[in-house]
Amino acid sequence: MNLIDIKGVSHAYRTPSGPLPVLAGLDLGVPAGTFAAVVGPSGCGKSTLTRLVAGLMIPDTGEVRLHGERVRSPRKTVGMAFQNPVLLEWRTILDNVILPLEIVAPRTSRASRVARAEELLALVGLSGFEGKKPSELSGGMRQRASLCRSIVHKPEVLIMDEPFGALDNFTREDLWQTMRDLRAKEPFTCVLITHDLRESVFLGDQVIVLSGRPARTQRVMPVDLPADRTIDILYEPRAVAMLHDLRDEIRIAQGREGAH
Ligand SMILES: Nc1ncnc2c1ncn2[C@@H]1O[C@H](COP(=O)(O)OP(=O)(O)OP(=O)(O)O)[C@@H](O)[C@H]1O
Repeated sequence: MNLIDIKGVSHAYRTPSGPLPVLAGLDLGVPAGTFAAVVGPSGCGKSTLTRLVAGLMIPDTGEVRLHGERVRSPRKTVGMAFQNPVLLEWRTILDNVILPLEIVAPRTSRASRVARAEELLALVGLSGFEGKKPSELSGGMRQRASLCRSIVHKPEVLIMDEPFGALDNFTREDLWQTMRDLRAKEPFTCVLITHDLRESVFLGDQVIVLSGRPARTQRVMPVDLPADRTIDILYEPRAVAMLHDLRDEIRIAQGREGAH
């Protein structure tokens, strides 16, 4: 069974100038422990999709299910990661990572929270930086710390909305490999919203292409590459073919079929 199941979801925002349809027939199935990368034209409704999965809004029609259970209210068991990691400057990196545990598991001991945070920080290469303040770290390091914070409480689902969008190319590729290593050590289920097709192929087990607004599921592309993939795989013919295919899908989604 899929951990996340979205079927026939349609939604329109009420605006002063009338309803704005954003989703029209969205389907998405994400098996437990896998990554779904969602791509689509700007403004097509990708962030709206994340709000639906997190239970922050209920669609006009269609169903959103987690573990087969209808999502009707905000879920504590969904972790979120965004483009600009909002780390609290008055807390150390360690205490920033611990924060979700203080909220969802207030009865656990400080020692066990520290151990959990230290374990994750070591996995992403931040051992030795636990006592630093966020401003003492580079953008890439802050994003690593923010990743740790988003999974420290072992959420059922991690939603990432353009998490690496603000980073330079090399740092971004480093972070992709960090994600791959994190997944190998502690599997989690993830919906990743991205504008970067290479990122979608590198991190996704499937890539879902949304059509232009109002968005429907235009294409589901399984990514059949080994789990221990390295960046080099993106230059291999099978990955290049997928990237071309996705590029074409995005052109269709933008209504520019045949354009180059
Ligand atoms: N609360 C809201 N009320 C009214 N309109 C909204 C609301 N939230 C989003 N919209 C509109 O709905 C459309 C889809 O927004 P959404 O943020 O989901 O798109 P997106 O695909 O994430 O965009 P981008 O790719 O630019 O990040 C946009 O036109 C946006 O202006």
